[in-house]
Amino acid sequence: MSQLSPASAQTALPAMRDDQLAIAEAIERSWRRCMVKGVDEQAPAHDQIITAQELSQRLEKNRLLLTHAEPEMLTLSGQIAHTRSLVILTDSDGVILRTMGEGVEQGDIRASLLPGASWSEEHRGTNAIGTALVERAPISVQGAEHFMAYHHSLSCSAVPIFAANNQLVATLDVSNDLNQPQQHTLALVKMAAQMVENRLFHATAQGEIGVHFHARAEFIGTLWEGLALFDDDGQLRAINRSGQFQFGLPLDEDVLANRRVPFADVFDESWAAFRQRCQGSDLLFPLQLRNGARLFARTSLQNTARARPVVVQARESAASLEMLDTGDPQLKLAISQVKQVLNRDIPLLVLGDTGAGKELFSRAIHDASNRRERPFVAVNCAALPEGLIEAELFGYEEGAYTGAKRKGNHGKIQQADGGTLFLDEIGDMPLSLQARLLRVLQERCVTPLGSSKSIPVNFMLISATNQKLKDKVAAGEFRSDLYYRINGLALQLPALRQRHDLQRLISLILQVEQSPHTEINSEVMALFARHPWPGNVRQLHNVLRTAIALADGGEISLLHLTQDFLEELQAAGQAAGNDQPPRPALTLKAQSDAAITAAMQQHAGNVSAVARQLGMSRNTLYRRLKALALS
Ligand SMILES: Nc1ncnc2c1ncn2[C@@H]1O[C@H](COP(=O)(O)OP(=O)(O)OP(=O)(O)O)[C@@H](O)[C@H]1O
Repeated sequence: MSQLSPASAQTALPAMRDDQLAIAEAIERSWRRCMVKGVDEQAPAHDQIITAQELSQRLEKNRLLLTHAEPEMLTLSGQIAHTRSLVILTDSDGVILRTMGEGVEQGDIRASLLPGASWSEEHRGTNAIGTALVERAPISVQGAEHFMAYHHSLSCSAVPIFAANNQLVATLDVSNDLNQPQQHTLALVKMAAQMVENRLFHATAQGEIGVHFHARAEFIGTLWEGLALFDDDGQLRAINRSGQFQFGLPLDEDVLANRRVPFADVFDESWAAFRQRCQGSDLLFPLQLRNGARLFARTSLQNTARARPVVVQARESAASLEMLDTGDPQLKLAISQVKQVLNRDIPLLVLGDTGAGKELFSRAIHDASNRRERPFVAVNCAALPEGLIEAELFGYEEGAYTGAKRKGNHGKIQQADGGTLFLDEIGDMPLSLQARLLRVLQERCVTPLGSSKSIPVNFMLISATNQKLKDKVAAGEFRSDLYYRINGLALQLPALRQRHDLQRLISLILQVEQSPHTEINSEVMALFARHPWPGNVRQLHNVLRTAIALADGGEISLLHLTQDFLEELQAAGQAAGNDQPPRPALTLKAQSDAAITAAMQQHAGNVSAVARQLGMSRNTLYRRLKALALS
């Protein structure tokens, strides 16, 4: 076990060194590397794209990563929807695996931001993805900081993602045109990358007893807690990166490879005494490292990865039908209708605006059904590339199509056998596929591409859409026979602005975010109550998640809302005109700027004191001060 450093054990917050300075130095190092290697500054933007076959091999190799990254990419893409950005996931070589969002406008660069394009530093010079991979650190590269002239119109922020053994497995990046708003982008990418890393850790790490720890009690249960998993005998089996940082372990090697690390090598206590002390309790207790540093800790019982059933799920179910029933009458009606028809083989059609919670609701239905032990397989009919959707749904036989896995593949329909098939955005399914889907639903059999054998399947069908399917039927864009086949019972979810349970919904979200005690001040609550929420519950969830992080465990106030959301609130207030209560004399952004300026004066420019008073992190404060030109 390497020497534990008391300094790093005191905190898991980023080192005190200024982020901006570290980034500038990293960019300089990268430029030197590019010059030494003779990277061509004028190379065209799209000359490093791998073949479709190589891409499908890489997608296959990174299946676990994709499963855990996609939900977080979706959330991130929602958080920054106003910036016309592209959210990008690459593998460890910098090859793009998946993108989400609108993306940049320039044609040439667009082509180089498609799956299969390489953004390694060797191929594309200094850029956020390639440089984050070499530096093994988050980085934001703006405009002319890019080595190649072609990329000077881009703004990119990338964060490396590590597997449990400290192996660098991916980067998560957000790229957009330089003229789009960039505030908070790197911070949001960091949060999303951390979520992916945590998901990967939980999916792969083994160990029976989890010790969650941090030098600051309020960080336990958050994204940044240290987590060490021990087996029954007190041997360390896995530790996340925050934990390694706190222990002072190296972050660039597999710290547990060929090494036994007993509990007492790390903590100043025997395993037996520790077990005795924390038995049966999930309360926080003090714990001391061997080097004397004091921590807070909590224990949990883990399911080992081996014991977990392999279930094809894009993300874990977050709520039961009972939890979702937060008091809104229309939602209550939908829930009681579901309960009446549950387990009767009636296809359900869930209707509602985007972000209203259709998928969450559908997962809760699956969990309430007698199919809950079987897979819930979600297919987003709008997100699948047209050429792949057939293979994804119906599967394919060995060698059936170029780039296919040699052994063939079960389609989603077959994977859902015994469980639930969730067809999201069904209104976007191409007409040609609608006919094949109808046949599967009628015959309850699926025939993989390139096969003549049909395979019986049995699943509960839940479809969802935010479109007016009846209008699509009338316009000839959706088959009427399929419409009636999927619509055994239609369940309408209310838009957030129509709901009467905002307060309880917020409490539920705070609970989901493991921050049940976070307070929201009355000014913010009043603004929330009259906002029309175009992005529905997804938007509310994103706003709260970001605010919880920015508030650092304190009360959420205007200061913890992002600038773009403040602008959206302001614009919605203005659009609502006279029916709205009088608007504040200052804009919301101006109010929060004024609070920062006043606090800076009060504390004579002491940034730490101001950050403490306003309940925001120093990094956020630095960014805001920079925008205000006060630093
Ligand atoms: N009742 C709820 N409680 C907590 N969070 C919720 C709730 N409903 C929705 N959400 C949040 O909103 C997000 C979006 O929900 P979901 O994916 O179910 O919406 P959707 O209607 O299927 O959206 P889309 O039409 O865009 O596919 C969820 O990931 C979750 O963050």
